[in-house]
Amino acid sequence: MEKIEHIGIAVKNLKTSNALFEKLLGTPSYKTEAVESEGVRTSFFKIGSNKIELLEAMGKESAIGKFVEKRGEGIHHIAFEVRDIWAEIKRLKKEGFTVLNDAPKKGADNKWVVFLHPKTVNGVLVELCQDVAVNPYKGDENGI
Ligand SMILES: CC[C@H](C(=O)O)C(=O)SCCNC(=O)CCNC(=O)[C@H](O)C(C)(C)COP(=O)(O)OP(=O)(O)OC[C@H]1O[C@@H](n2cnc3c(N)ncnc32)[C@H](O)[C@@H]1OP(=O)(O)O
Ligand SMILES: [Co+2]
Repeated sequence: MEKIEHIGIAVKNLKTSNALFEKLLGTPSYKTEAVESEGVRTSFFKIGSNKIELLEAMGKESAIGKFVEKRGEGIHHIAFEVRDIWAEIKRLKKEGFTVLNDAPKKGADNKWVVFLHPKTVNGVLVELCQDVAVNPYKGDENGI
């Protein structure tokens, strides 16, 4: 693991929360991006070397939709930057963590991502992110 890549916060309304976090952080969102495969619209803020990701569900059935329905708005996940997402998948499976997706999937902000089940990380949903530029794996285990 290299560093915390972002903290994900589930919100009901991205426009309202964008304005709130702009007031809080004193800086505007630098990008909003929909991730259709996740049924989510995201908005990113950068504070120093840290990032906040706001997530609004595009539908009730999405992970964010279910989360907000069940728990309301709030911190949803912690994302860590990794240099080799396949190596980390293998390592963490060996360590007993449940990796939720067999292969990395395209996330927001030019990242390949996988998630670890919160039940195996003391109730915390963990996301691993690998920048597509750092190690642009071609969608299989052989990497670049
Ligand atoms: C990829 C785009 C973007 C990016 O950064 O690039 C994102 O971050 S997208 C973020 C949204 N996508 C995901 O979260 C994908 C991974 N999540 C999942 O696969 C599910 O949400 C899962 C498996 C964590 C939970 O789904 P499930 O259908 O099982 O929902 P339940 O409500 O039944 O939850 C089961 C159990 O887990 C607890 N739970 C659920 N979500 C969280 C959470 N965010 N943090 C901690 N715990 C969570 C939930 O409370 C249930 O526990 P229980 O004790 O049984 O109540
Ligand atoms: Co995220």
